[in-house]
Amino acid sequence: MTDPALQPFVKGHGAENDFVILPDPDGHLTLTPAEVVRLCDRRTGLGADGVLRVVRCAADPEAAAMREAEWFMDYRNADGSLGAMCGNGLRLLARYLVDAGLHRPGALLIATRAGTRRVHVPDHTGPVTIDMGRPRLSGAGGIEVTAAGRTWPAIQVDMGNPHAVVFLEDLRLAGDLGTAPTVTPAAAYPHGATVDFVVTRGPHHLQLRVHERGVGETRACGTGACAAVAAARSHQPSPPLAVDYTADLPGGRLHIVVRPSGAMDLTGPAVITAQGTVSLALPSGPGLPAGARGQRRSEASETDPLRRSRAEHAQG
Ligand SMILES: N[C@H](CCC[C@H](N)C(=O)O)C(=O)O
Repeated sequence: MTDPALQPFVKGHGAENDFVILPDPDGHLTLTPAEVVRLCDRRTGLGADGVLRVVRCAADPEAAAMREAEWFMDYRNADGSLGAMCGNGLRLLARYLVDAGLHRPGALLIATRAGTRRVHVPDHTGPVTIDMGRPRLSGAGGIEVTAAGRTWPAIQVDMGNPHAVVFLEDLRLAGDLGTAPTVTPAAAYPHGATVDFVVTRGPHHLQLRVHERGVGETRACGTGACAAVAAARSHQPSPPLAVDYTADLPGGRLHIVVRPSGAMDLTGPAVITAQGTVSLALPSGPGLPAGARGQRRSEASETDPLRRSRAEHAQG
């Protein structure tokens, strides 16, 4: 008897920030936090930094109002929490839509919890570009990040998801990032933060390590690279426009162009590595801690703090 929980999947990465894509065009899949945690587990699941459920906007209550796009990226972090926006993941999702014949190469509009993003997929192998929109800097002072027993001032940047950007002399000073850095005041990030540790290698060349909210240290972070460029430019009285920044991360190189409007174009790899079917059934019994089955998506969406911040986002 075939497993009724068998679900087609596609696996891939953007600069080694890896994701499981779950095609769900008609919105039949109810994905619980526990199922996401299991899928992302690098021993008992497929292993990934996150899950991207891809569904037609018209078939998902969260995206039904985003009529300008056909597809919605329902992004989940490895800890099962909802994610608003993911630069590396969105490039990979666009690559999947083109490769699967669900969209022709060229420009695509894809809906996310942080709004609709325009993605350009030139072909089936080359780099993919996303219009990431404009970074929002809070200008609030007094933000600090503590890691490996050291504390640094940080710059608060919103790329549709929250970032705290720290500039330091040597990326090794951040320690092993096995535990999440502490960001203070906590009130500045009511739903948590991704922390970007940055070293300047040249006027338009940054090197980063990133500890992601809901994941841990990842090999790359697209929104993090953009946040780092925005923070670096905030140090300059009149930063140049239409200039190409290079961001080097452990998993690869990303390019960011700041357009005259201040919006950023993020370009980088999007590589599909596998496809198949995966069982979403969770094992019962002693191996699973009590209550770990998580909430149904509808419950999780009501209680997940990101949903509230998404509503705040929607208000601009
Ligand atoms: N890897 C993503 C960022 C994920 C941030 C996410 N973990 C959050 O909760 O905001 C990227 O490439 O932009």
